[in-house]
Amino acid sequence: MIEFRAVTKRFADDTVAVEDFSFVLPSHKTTVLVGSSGCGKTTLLRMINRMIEPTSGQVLIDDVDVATQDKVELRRSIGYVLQSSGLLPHRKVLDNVATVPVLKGVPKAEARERGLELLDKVGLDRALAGRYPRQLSGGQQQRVGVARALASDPNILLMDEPFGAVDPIVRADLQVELNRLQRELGKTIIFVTHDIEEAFTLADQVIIFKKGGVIAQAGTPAEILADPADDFVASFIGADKGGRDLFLQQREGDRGITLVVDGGGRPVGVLEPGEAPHQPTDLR
Ligand SMILES: Nc1ncnc2c1ncn2[C@@H]1O[C@H](COP(=O)(O)OP(=O)(O)OP(=O)(O)O)[C@@H](O)[C@H]1O
Repeated sequence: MIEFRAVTKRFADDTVAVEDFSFVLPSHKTTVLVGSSGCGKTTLLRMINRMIEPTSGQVLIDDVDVATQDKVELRRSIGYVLQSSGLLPHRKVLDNVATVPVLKGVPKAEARERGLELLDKVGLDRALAGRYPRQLSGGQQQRVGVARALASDPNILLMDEPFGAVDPIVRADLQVELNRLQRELGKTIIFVTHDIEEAFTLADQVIIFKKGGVIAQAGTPAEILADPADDFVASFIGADKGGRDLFLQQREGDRGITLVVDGGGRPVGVLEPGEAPHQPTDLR
């Protein structure tokens, strides 16, 4: 569990990126932070692994304040995936994946063997292990980035717009793959994106931000889709443009469970008992 306690970040030029932010991010779930540019998502993410220090407040991982932990150890214990993949250009794919375990003292042969297994896990052919990053496509580079972040078997994975620079088809593939991996691994994933569709595809929990790290709404995709908190959220998720045609459907034989379905009848989520909003059917 990651807890932000009254966290504020004011940069040297007096920009307040995050103000008095408190929230708990559950373990073994994917929480997606979404919002327009400059609302403080990256700042929040980087305060978890101390790449940015809060001006005031605390960030706790399993009740331990990260400020009390050794920075280097903390960073090596948390996976981090960036939009630019962040791979070392002069190192081959397998060496990139094995870097952190080797730094942590794992024998090289063992780290490389585990690296090959990780390539399998993220859907990359082992034949690519000996290539340099520039010899891979953008989507393949991002897969290597994910493999590298998983190499030290971290409990927490921070992902900052990891699929932002690849084309929509590859992006959709990577999203499917990440969901599959997460079902298998159950990491605590914090994922930053501008893209609300991506957020709904990946998240157990979505936090939609306004500027200054202010939460516009937090909830499961189904809760947000079914009951946008205000006009800002409705506009952000496209509900105001009639872009989303969502309906509630009572599931037979399952008293209290309500499905949220789109205009084509495809389920997009489930509302737990007691969560159903007041509007009975048309949720536009
Ligand atoms: N080092 C810095 N010095 C001054 N201001 C900064 C610094 N880093 C970020 N900011 C400002 O803090 C605010 C939040 O930035 P942040 O990068 O967290 O937003 P974001 O939501 O991740 O944006 P984006 O989606 O564009 O990456 C912005 O106004 C940004 O300009």
